[in-house]
Amino acid sequence: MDTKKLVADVQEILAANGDFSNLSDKEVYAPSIQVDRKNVYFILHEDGKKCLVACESGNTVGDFDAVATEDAGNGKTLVVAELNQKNNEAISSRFPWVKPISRHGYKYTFGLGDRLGTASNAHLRLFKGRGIFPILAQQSIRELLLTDRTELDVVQSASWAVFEEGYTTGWGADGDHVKEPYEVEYAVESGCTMITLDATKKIHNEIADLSDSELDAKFNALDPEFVTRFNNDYLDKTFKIGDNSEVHFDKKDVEQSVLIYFDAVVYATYIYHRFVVPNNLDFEISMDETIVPTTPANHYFFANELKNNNITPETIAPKFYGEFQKAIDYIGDLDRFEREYIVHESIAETFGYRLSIHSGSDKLSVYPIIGRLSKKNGWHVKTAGTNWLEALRVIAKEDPKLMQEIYKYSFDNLADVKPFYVFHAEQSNSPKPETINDSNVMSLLTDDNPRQILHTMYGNVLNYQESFKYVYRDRFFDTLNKHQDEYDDFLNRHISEHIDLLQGKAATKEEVKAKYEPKN
Ligand SMILES: O=C(O)[C@@H](O)[C@H](O)[C@H](O)C(=O)CO
Repeated sequence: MDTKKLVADVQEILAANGDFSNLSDKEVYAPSIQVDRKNVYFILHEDGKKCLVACESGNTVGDFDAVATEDAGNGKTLVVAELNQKNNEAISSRFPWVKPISRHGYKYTFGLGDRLGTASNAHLRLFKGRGIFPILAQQSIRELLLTDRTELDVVQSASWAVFEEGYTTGWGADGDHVKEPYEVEYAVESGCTMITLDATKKIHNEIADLSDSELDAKFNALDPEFVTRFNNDYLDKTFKIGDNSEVHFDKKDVEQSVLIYFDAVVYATYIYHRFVVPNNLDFEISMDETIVPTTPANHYFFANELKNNNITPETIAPKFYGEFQKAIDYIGDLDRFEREYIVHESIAETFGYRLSIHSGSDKLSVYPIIGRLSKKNGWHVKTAGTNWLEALRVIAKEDPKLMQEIYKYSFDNLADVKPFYVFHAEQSNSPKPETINDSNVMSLLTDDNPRQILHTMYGNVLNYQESFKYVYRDRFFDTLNKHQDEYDDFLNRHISEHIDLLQGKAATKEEVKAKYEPKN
């Protein structure tokens, strides 16, 4: 590391008066440059590695955990520092926008779960100026378990990308699909500003299978105060919501809503007072992974009971009609989806929050509908696995043999991931590995069933070892890192398909596919 050259870089930056377009040292990553009076900070790309360079007065530079230092004259010291947590604390104390913030007040927000920690730079370059607030750090506890990463890893890699790209307009960090208090606390302590409380364990789907008489008996076995209050508040009542929607509660609606969802209301209220308020968290409540769809009556009941407890979440993720399976487009009747979405959107607007769309990767058919119907109130869309699949697209293109090995392993061990995700792909309805070769390997990224297999087997692939050595991980990252620019391009193309439809810049899935699909 030539620290004297870096001192010269600093002098050139100070002399450039903000025009960093033609610096002599091309290893200085220009979008990262920050000049604060006579202090200079930037990310250096050297030999495939990144480090932070800071040059400021000697009596403050000690905040940084330096691997090299150099006297820069005039009482200033230059330090070279690793992109670690201590240096993230130091740089974010100088530039607060390096830390995540809440989505509150933002109309359009987008979750960009990055399972690898290498996608955020591309995401930020795409989102600059798009009017969409990026939730860069978004990993569920499930994803952390499967990728052997920590929540801090996720928040830190996103935060450093924010500094590196000079993204000063705000970003979020979502502790996604947290279920237990200890998971919420872990997310908060790792720096998350948002939590997605997964209420699945408190949503009693089995109630939906009860006969009318069993349902009635179970409901009337509740404390009389509850039976009276719920019947008085909801039974045979019709609630007008928005300009052209209404929700009616017949007896079954009341009894199912109470017995399926009220436990989740109580739990969400507990989490709200124990964690959300004290930490000023941005609060999402998800029910998208329950078995039964959230009817408009269920949704209205849930929102109204939260309101009775003076709780307004930032977003709620109902389980919509149809299927939002991993890695593939929406499955269901679009006309019915639209009819029900109108009511869900009216409920969200009435109670002051936005709808959140989980498993948002590749759901291109519903984005024109969501973009149009949620244009006034806004939306939150969550993607994650699609970023992993774009990484595999790089592998398929640059190392087809490795891609074929990864697919075979994923295909052969698919049963391992079935407990974690719901999806249609099976060995019986997917291409046999022996039919995949260099000439058709890209079809693994375009055909639905292999996409689902590859989308969900990410953790198993990344962590599979033989004789104490990773079988795929090192070759995977070596190839991906060598082709980061290609990965960035594939990511931007794919996420552009989503946001162009959501923002009404395109009308159909076919239009964006024709415009963006990578031309191999
Ligand atoms: O795979 C996961 O656990 C997450 O990506 C989770 O599904 C997330 O909430 C999501 O919906 C992103 O598409």
